[in-house]
Amino acid sequence: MAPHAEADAGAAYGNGNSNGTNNSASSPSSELFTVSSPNVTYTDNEILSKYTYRTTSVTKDAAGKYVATPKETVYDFKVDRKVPKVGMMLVGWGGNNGTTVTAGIIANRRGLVWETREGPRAANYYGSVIMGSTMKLGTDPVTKQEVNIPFHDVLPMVHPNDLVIGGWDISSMNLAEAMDRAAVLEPTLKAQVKKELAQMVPLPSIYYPDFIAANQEDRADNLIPGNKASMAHVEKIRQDIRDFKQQNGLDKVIVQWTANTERYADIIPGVNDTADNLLKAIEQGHEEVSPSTVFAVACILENTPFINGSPQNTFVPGAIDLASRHGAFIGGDDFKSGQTKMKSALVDFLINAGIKLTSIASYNHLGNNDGKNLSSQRQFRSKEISKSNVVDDMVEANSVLYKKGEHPDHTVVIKYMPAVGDNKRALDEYYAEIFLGGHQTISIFNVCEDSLLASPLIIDLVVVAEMMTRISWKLSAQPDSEYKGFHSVLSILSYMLKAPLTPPGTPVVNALAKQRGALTNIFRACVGLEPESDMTLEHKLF
Ligand SMILES: NC(=O)c1ccc[n+]([C@@H]2O[C@H](COP(=O)([O-])OP(=O)(O)OC[C@H]3O[C@@H](n4cnc5c(N)ncnc54)[C@H](O)[C@@H]3O)[C@@H](O)[C@H]2O)c1
Ligand SMILES: O=P([O-])([O-])O[C@@H]1[C@@H](O)[C@H](O)[C@@H](O)[C@H](O)[C@@H]1O
Repeated sequence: MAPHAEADAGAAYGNGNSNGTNNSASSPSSELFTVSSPNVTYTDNEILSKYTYRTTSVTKDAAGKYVATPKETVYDFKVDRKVPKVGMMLVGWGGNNGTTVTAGIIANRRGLVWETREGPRAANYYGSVIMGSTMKLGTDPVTKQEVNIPFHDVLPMVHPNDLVIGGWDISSMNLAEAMDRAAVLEPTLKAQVKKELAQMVPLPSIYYPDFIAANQEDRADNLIPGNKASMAHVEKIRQDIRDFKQQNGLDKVIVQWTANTERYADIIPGVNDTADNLLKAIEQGHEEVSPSTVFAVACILENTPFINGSPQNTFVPGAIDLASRHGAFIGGDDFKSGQTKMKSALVDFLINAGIKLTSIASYNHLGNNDGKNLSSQRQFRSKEISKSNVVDDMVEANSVLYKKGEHPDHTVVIKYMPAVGDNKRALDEYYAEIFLGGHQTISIFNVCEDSLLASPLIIDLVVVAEMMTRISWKLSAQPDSEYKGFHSVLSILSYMLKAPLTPPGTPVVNALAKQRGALTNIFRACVGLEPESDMTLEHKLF
């Protein structure tokens, strides 16, 4: 079949039905709980809540002493309860992550079971914080026990089984052949999804050779003509999104970049520093505009959320400016799947335990195509940056251990070793000073099956980003004002990302527990619930 047969180009999957065996139905009527409060109102289509946000403002008095002043801001939140029909379009759909997440959603929707050497395995969403974890709803007043609910049930979120999937790739391989090329999944599982995946053919994509490793060229046989940015490329991608939406009867689409890591783009005044300059640079075919930035611009102009799962600086200042101008959602960067996820939890624990981390050595080798692309220095540099900055906030927050500007030694090494395929080996050493001149040395050997760790994050990013399109807010003190969306830069996604993109001028939080807390408590606030507190005073004051 012609690789781009119209009927198959970006062929979709999914029939809007979440009757998978391992997951709850997604219709609003299946909502697990209601909040009984004068501050929360349910209508057929909306959840309306009045939420008091309590913070502490810290200033310094004339003597240089801190003054902490409790503050309260009351917000009105509105949640659209209608779960829409959602499409997920992946850039790099034919890659290890793209094929794995597609096969995984099919397996879950059909409730597949397959034989392995360790016996039968059933489809699941392990590794997804939304589908695989819970949150504390509250406490049973009689039994005094915590009541925990599936994270997915705190708000009416889309169910991943219902996602309609499509996307682009510079490789023309259909998803079944690409799944074989990826060598991630068990043959007994592949055999059960092969037929569907064979019908899925990535749409042609844009390819500007200078942005990814030269060793990727042999894959590039599925191209939109033109090897540098143009408005024609922007418009073609926008049309692809509109066509996908129309062909599949979708209410909305979320686009994610899970294509190769690009080199960083130089930030050039007059080229990509403002929205207008970036649009002009694209019109003029400026060499410094990357494929990922072209996709971001196309999605922003199409008001389609765009998430960057790779470490390059897709969101040049002009792209952020454009997103803000259009009120379009963007998020990134770089899925946080294994070695760095562990680091962002372990460093948080050590430093908050008062242990002075003095060096972190992070080495890994892997043998997949991502590793092959990263074997090129300029692409590795993008990854080195995202993997290195993840401890900055935790170090800067502890002035007891670290003087201003002081930080642990930190090195990141990535080597390409084809033999291990997608099963990355991460070796880390954490070296710390402890009491009275002692040392603690923590050595970790962590085999990360990279695509099986990243695929659930792709799902979480889509589900959360889509949920954010159905949440709006206004200040209670301005009852006549219009509800509006969160800031265009979705920093709420940071738990899934190594180098969280935040609204300009706002701090970056990398500590994993804080990131999860932000996601949990913002969603709780949208149904009028207080932040999760571990104070449990009810168990201490009686
Ligand atoms: N654990 C993980 O797998 C993990 C974690 C963090 C980040 N990432 C990032 O996710 C990305 C994908 O990882 P992967 O293992 O799936 O890599 P992969 O190389 O298997 O897949 C990338 C795909 O993108 C395609 N591609 C390249 N340029 C393209 C373009 N301009 N348009 C469309 N398609 C294009 C390639 O043909 C390939 O099929 C990489 O950037 C990687 O660094 C992966
Ligand atoms: O998320 P994480 O395991 O820290 O980082 C991973 C790196 O260790 C790996 O080398 C790279 O190929 C993956 O894309 C991913 O970025």
